[in-house]
Amino acid sequence: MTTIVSAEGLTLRYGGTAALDGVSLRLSPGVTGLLGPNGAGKTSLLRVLATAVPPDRGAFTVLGHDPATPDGRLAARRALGYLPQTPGHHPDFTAFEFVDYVAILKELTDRAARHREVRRVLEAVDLGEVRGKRIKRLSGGMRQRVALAAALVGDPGFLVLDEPTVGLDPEQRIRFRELIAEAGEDRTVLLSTHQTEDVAMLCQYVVVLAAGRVHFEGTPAELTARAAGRVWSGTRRDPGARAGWRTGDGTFRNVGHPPAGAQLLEPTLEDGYLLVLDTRHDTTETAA
Ligand SMILES: Nc1ncnc2c1ncn2[C@@H]1O[C@H](COP(=O)(O)OP(=O)(O)OP(=O)(O)O)[C@@H](O)[C@H]1O
Repeated sequence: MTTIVSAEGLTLRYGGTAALDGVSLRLSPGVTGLLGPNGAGKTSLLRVLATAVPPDRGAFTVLGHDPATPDGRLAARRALGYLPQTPGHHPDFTAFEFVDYVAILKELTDRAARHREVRRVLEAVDLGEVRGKRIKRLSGGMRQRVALAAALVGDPGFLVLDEPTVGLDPEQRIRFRELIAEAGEDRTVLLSTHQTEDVAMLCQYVVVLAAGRVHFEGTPAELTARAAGRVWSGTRRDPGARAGWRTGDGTFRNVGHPPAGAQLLEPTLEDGYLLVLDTRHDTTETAA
């Protein structure tokens, strides 16, 4: 499989906190979901891979370019698009002006070609019609699509998306899911999210990060399989459950260590994620 991004031993410290503690991974074309609890280091990893901050230790390449060198950094930046957690829109800019501004920062110097590219990416995210509207007048979902359009400028081979569906209503989230899937058809996309459902629906690969370390790397099916035989139905929250709750039909769904003879249920990716996090203090898990 083609490796588009390759990282070895990435470490990033903020004072006494290791936001990243020796992260190694390979990313291939398609959509990779990055899951992890709050403070796991997801944003830190995305910032490093998007070349917004250099790692303290470790190395990585984006489409063969090494951002540790000035020429490599420029080439890597041209090869990637980044949608940060807080996109930093200027509310008084129109959608067109904002994306054009990002295109200027990406050094698209020919004005006519740049404007064509800005129109192309705005149309790709269904915002062609509202490109003249000020960003402050757009809905949250539209603003996120403006940010996605900005990340798509120059048709980058590697797309870094930091929680792009936060705060969107279900319809907008599904629309965004379609756009991410489309982008991942011919690109490598790294999608940080808290939505296990988005990962199950959208991603070909998944990485689970906790306390700055990779705890799982594999396919969504492999992550789901971690919970095989570990989810059961009962009439109460079982003492052996890592989590358990009363469901809509009045029975309890328990995840953890089932008692003998328990009535097992089909696991979900969320169950697998929960159990991978549960073991994070004693082992580092990687799907073979
Ligand atoms: N600028 C900073 N200064 C100091 N500490 C920071 C800074 N940015 C992140 N950290 C710390 O680094 C660790 C990882 O943070 P990071 O934002 O990368 O996690 P995350 O997985 O993206 O979290 P969330 O899901 O809440 O967005 C946390 O302990 C956080 O407090």
